[in-house]
Amino acid sequence: MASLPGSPDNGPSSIHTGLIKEVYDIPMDALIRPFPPEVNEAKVQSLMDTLEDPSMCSLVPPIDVLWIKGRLDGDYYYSFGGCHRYTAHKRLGRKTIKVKLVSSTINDLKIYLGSSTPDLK
Ligand SMILES: Nc1ncnc2c1ncn2[C@@H]1O[C@H](COP(=O)(O)OP(=O)(O)OP(=O)(O)O)[C@@H](O)[C@H]1O
Repeated sequence: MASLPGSPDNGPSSIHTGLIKEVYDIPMDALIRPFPPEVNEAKVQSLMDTLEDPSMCSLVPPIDVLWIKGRLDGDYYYSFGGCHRYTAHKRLGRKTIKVKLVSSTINDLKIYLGSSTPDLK
């Protein structure tokens, strides 16, 4: 995984990624989000305020991202949760977002997308 900018560091975790220590800054436009986020506007605004406050922004944990290798070795970064954090970053015009990468397979993706799962190359 050579092309991701940023250096690993530690931070708060979800139940899914508690054992994963590395956090990466990944470009927002590298994320594939198949489902549009449904958000509570007040929570998004609160997260935006927190992210903009240098003394508070570390309270926003990285989002979990499924990292999937395509059959021709392509890298795909699928994001399903973290809707409020993703939306807050989007509205702030952030170019990157902190993530924990969960190494995953096409079969994992099928759990989310079923027969709509694309042929990843
Ligand atoms: N001002 C804030 N408002 C809401 N959450 C905050 C704030 N500051 C830090 N956080 C942290 O950000 C995380 C938000 O996660 P939460 O599950 O509420 O939303 P999400 O995962 O971004 O969206 P969703 O659960 O809808 O997919 C929590 O860990 C919370 O503690």
